[in-house]
Amino acid sequence: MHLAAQAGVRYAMENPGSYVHSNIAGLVNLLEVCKNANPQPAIVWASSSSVYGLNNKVPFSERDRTDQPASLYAATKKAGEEIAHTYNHIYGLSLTGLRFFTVYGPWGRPDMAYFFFTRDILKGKTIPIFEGANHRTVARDFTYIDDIVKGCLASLDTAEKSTGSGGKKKGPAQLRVFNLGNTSPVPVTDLVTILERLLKVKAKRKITKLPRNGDVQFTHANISLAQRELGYKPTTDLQTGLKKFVRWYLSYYSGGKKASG
Ligand SMILES: O=C(O)[C@H]1O[C@H](OP(=O)(O)OP(=O)(O)OC[C@H]2O[C@@H](n3ccc(=O)[nH]c3=O)[C@H](O)[C@@H]2O)[C@H](O)[C@@H](O)[C@H]1O
Repeated sequence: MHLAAQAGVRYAMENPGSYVHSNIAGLVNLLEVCKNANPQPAIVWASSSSVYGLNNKVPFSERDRTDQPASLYAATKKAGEEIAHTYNHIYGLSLTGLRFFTVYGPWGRPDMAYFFFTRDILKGKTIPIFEGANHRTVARDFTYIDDIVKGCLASLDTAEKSTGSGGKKKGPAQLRVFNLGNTSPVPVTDLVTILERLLKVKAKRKITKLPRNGDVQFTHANISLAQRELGYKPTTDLQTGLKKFVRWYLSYYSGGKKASG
């Protein structure tokens, strides 16, 4: 399971090299080692919903176009999917890419909106909430970490063996891509309302135009393929997931850094 990456859509404009280094060079390094191994391992790795980019056909299906990335981050994840195709084709590596949709929860990433909104609401700091052109709502298919973990484990359980060894292909191998989302997009303004209720603090909201730095207006996963092939079935709505996150956050940052999970 390969989850190491430079993540985040907006940071790609500040440090583009780190995305090329981790998401492209890092992936190729890993695949080089795997292809030469004997036996070759099967690999499950993290792609991203951001590969759908400017695609506006919703919900996003694995068959939809992914050739219009809106950020360098998305472009490096898309490149990863093409690189996976190459290593599968030439060396018989079994590869599964998982397109994660805005994953959140305890022990999450502090650079993500739900996380720093929580921090800034508690500090009384103003939070910028993006809206699209003509005041259109920005929404995400926020997906809770425990549901994602189940999808990851099911991908590992159903991964077929690689067919090559020692750098030589011996037959066709499995090549898969799955959406792992929640299938229930929620406007970012609703996310903030839920946080306000859970934190019992009113947020200082500043509605701002969606910057042209890679953010897309809307994500929504079609998960029928993952449902069929992996038995993937997310069960956590945003309200329930954020409740668990806030409980963890308050416990983790209340001095002793002891998280109850
Ligand atoms: O699924 C993915 O493919 C990606 O998911 C995540 O990206 P995003 O969906 O963009 O999450 P995140 O930054 O938390 O912004 C959430 C929402 O808040 C809005 N947003 C954000 C910042 C802000 O200041 N204001 C705001 O309204 C913003 O417009 C957005 O609507 C991962 O970071 C990324 O690694 C990748 O895996």
